[in-house]
Order: sequence, then structure tokens, then C-alpha cells
Amino acid sequence: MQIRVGTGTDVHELVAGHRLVIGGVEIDHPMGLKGHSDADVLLHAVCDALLGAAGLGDIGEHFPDTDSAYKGMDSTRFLYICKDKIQEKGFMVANLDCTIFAQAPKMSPHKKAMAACIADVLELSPDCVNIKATTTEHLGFIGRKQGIAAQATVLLYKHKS
Ligand SMILES: Nc1ccn([C@@H]2O[C@H](COP(=O)(O)O)[C@@H](O)[C@H]2O)c(=O)n1
Ligand SMILES: C[C@@]1(CO)OP(=O)(O)OP(=O)(O)OC[C@H]1O
Repeated sequence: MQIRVGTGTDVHELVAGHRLVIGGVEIDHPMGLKGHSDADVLLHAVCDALLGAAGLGDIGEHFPDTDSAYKGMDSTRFLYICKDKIQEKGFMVANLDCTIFAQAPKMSPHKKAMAACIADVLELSPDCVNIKATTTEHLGFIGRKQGIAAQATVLLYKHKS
């Protein structure tokens, strides 16, 4: 058995006039995340963790923000494609552990739906996807509600043939 660990980190600016989509879940909030795609900071961190574990670089290499094809893209599409890329290399996902850094809004009411969305795309049991959230105690750009960050750690495995 071969096992591989990967980590992913992403940050997006929080601004008025944008939707707030995190972990594939749209959250009702006066501000949203700005990006080339739907700016789903958590799914981007998960994509980077998957790509990293498989030795496949990062999200920007696969989906450049200079490509108009990805403008406004639903980030679950990126996640489906990343899943295919790691499966082509023979890897399966064992589990994911993620953290969202946001002063507001509260993520607790949405964490189960986020885990279910990620598990659905990756064809995993929801209990293999753990979502955590933390404020930064009003410190820094996250504490000032200027942005939201996310980190993900993933374990991949494959049976040696
Ligand atoms: N955006 C957030 C931030 C935090 N939570 C939940 O609150 C707990 C306490 O947060 P601290 O930053 O004070 O440690 C945290 O463990 C989360 O359960 C949240 O839901 N949404
Ligand atoms: C996803 C991509 C592509 O639409 O754009 P953004 O939505 O801006 O997100 P980012 O986290 O900067 O990741 C890489 C980009 O190539």
C-alpha cells in the first residue's frame, strides 16, 4: 500500500455584491468572496490538497485564472476534475480534514452540508470529510472581515500492483 499526504491553502477577498459559496454551499450573508471562479475558498484548498498529494502541482496550473472558460465556474467542477486526475494515477481518498478561517459568518450551521457536498463529489462516506472553522479573534485581515481563508489536508492511498 502506498500512502500520500497533501495540503492545500487558499484565501479570497470578502466584498459586497458577491455570493458567498464555501464548500459548495451558498451561505446567506451580506458579503461574498471575490475570484475568477465562484471563489469557493474551501473547495480550492481541497483541490490543491488532492493535487499536491498526487504530485500534480496546483489548481492554478490546471485551471488558470487567465482562461475565460473558468470565469464564474462552480468549483465543484474543479473538484470533479481533480478527483479524476488523482484516480487516473491510481489514488483513492482515505480522508480529508479542513479548516475555514472566517471572523463571520458562523460556519457551524453549514459544516454538515459542506462535508456532504465534498463527500458526494469524491464518492466518500461523509464521515471521511471533517470540516472545522475558526475566527482569528478579530486579528489581521480575516479578523477585519476583509477575507476568508481555508486549509485542507488529505490522505491518499493506492494498492501496489
Ligand atoms: N466562522 C466561524 C468561526 C468559528 N466557528 C465555531 O466557533 C468555534 C470557536 O471559534 P474561535 O475562533 O473562537 O476558536 C469554532 O471551534 C467553531 O466551532 C464557526 O462556526 N464559524
Ligand atoms: C480557480 C481559479 C480559476 O478560475 O481562479 P480563482 O477563482 O480566482 O481562485 P484561486 O484560488 O485564485 O485559484 C486558481 C484559479 O486559477
